[in-house]
Amino acid sequence: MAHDQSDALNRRGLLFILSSPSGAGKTTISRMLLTADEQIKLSVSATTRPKRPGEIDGVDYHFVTREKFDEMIEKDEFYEWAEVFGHRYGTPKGYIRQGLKEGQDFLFDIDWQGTQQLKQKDDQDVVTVFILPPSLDELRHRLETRAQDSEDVIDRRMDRARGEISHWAEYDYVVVNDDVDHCFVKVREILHAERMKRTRQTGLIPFVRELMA
Ligand SMILES: Nc1ncnc2c1ncn2[C@@H]1O[C@H](COP(=O)(O)OP(=O)(O)OP(=O)(O)O)[C@@H](O)[C@H]1O
Ligand SMILES: Nc1nc2c(ncn2[C@@H]2O[C@H](COP(=O)(O)O)[C@@H](O)[C@H]2O)c(=O)[nH]1
Repeated sequence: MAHDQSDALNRRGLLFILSSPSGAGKTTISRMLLTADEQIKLSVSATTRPKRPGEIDGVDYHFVTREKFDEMIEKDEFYEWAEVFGHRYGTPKGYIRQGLKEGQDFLFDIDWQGTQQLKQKDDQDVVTVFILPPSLDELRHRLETRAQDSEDVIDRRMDRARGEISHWAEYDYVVVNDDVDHCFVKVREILHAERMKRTRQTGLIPFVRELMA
């Protein structure tokens, strides 16, 4: 079981989901959270999309062929999967399943389709956060300055952004990523507050148990 900072309470692991239109900053915020918070681990997705410069296989994604991905679908090895920008992305079960049993918190950088699937499977332990860019112009600017996609791919990401944003109301929390440090603090506060929710506690420390007896 996971413990809060004071080690006073026991609780189940959280599935903490960050979604946003491509380029709004969820990878940036995810990395900040993973660096700052030792209690949460990244759920590393499998994808058929090519590796970007600087990405590491097994750290950012498990980069697999389309054949391998389809084999994993057939073997029921995904919690969820979706097709995004012509490539397949999915959350492998193995690693997550064991961790959740042990009370480990997991961070998911997945789209609205994956979020809906995870919520259907485990609504109780899923916490969803939608990150919005301050404007569509700024979103395009970020995709351009990231300089990892062609103009054509950026156009497709911008087209898809409108559809992605239309799902914002399905999320528990919405945060605008204007200043990245402010956005990070807000997301971290959500995580901390969610960990302390009474409904997540599975055990009481001895003196409270005695008081209640
Ligand atoms: N608040 C911010 N202000 C300015 N630039 C930002 C901000 N947040 C992130 N960025 C930059 O915007 C670009 C896109 O960010 P990032 O890759 O984190 O987006 P993403 O939502 O994960 O995109 P994708 O879904 O395509 O992976 C990066 O170059 C990042 O450094
Ligand atoms: N449903 C899922 N969506 C995922 C998963 N991993 C990533 N994603 C989403 O795909 C897009 C594009 O990501 P990029 O890294 O190629 O820019 C983005 O919205 C991710 O959140 C997953 O396992 N399942």
